[in-house]
Amino acid sequence: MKILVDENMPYARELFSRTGDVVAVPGRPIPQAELAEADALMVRSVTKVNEALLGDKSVKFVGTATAGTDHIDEAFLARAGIGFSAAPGCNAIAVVEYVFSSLLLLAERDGFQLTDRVVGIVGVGNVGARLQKRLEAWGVRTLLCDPPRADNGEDGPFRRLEEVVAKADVITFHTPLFKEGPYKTYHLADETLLNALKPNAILINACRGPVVDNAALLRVLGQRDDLSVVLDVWEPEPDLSLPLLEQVDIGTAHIAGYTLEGKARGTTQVFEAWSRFIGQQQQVALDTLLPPPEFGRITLHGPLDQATLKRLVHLVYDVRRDDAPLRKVAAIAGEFDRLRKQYQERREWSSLHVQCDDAGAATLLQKLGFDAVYHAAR
Ligand SMILES: NC(=O)C1=CN([C@@H]2O[C@H](COP(=O)(O)OP(=O)(O)OC[C@H]3O[C@@H](n4cnc5c(N)ncnc54)[C@H](O)[C@@H]3O)[C@@H](O)[C@H]2O)C=CC1
Ligand SMILES: O=C(O)C(=O)[C@H](O)COP(=O)(O)O
Repeated sequence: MKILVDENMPYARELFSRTGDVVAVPGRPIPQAELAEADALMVRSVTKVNEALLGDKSVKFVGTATAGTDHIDEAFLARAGIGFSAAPGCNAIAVVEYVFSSLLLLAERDGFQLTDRVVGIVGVGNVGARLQKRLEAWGVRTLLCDPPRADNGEDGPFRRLEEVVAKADVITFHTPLFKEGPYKTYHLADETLLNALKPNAILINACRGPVVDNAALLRVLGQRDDLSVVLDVWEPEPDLSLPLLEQVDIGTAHIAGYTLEGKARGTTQVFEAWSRFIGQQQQVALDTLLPPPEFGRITLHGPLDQATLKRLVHLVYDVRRDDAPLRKVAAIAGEFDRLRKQYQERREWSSLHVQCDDAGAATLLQKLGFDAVYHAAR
């Protein structure tokens, strides 16, 4: 069995070679010659999987080690009888931690407490729901917008987008990219929405570039210097708008989901789906793959305030480490993808063991996702 895997998929060779011969290939573009005899194809978001790619090929299964699936023509795969699996939720924690790092940075720069701000979350799925939970644990009020879940009768409470825009100090997008249909998200943040943002609002897009109309955003930023903007995703990628990058407060190369844990979960989820597909079901425990984290443990004295939380968060991941390199190389062809391919290891907050002598701090840090314990001071 020949299994093609994207070269940017940690642990893929190790896992998939249990079931066949593995060939690692670049994802943008996939070398046509390698596809010829392939039985399975494991991709990331940069590979468009459709009839043009696979129509005349022998591939019987496609896996994408990603949460988003807008790069996959699922209708074609179903028509062609090709098995398919994505990796829902694999990197949701990473995106939440990216958003927190960005908010803590802006809060320090502009001198505000997150607890004095209302955060609107648009798209309350794997990312949005985890973000809500952690923000509320920290005492931040959230407003939720998720029309598909609202129409399904699920508990929110869910609000209309217009209400969220009118009331939220921060609006953060975590929807799939739907180009059409009843829940279309293409240019959900259009010029009208952007102009309606509250004074001094913060806009965050860490889902898909075209959910925010980037040309409109650039125009609006030309007229509104009160807004702060965090963009991890761009319209288009990899050839993002350089003038827009100059205007945004934080700009990164579509890496919000790039913790080692998030990527490894993506690989294990599609591997498990593939193993089921071929009738050789296998399960993989993540901790058998991951190396020990860079920072083992730390002691925290006293209660937890925002400045201390920021220091802890940024011990594990500080979004500035991804903003600066993008600004340096964005104008050079190929560098957006190179930054992503040669991504420096990043871990989740759970990799940091925090020993607290304040019980409240320990409980709060646990709720926020750190590996925290309480030990009374002697
Ligand atoms: N920047 C990055 O590295 C990453 C980006 N993503 C992107 O973020 C998206 C969200 O990720 P997850 O939360 O894991 O996906 P998910 O599928 O678990 O959640 C998406 C939520 O959006 C809601 N939704 C759909 N249409 C909507 C609309 N018109 N308005 C408001 N809400 C709507 C859905 O009902 C669902 O609850 C993914 O589809 C992917 O495109 C995901 C992971 C990493
Ligand atoms: O999971 C998703 O959806 C994402 O956006 C991924 O984090 C993007 O990473 P690549 O698949 O482009 O490496």
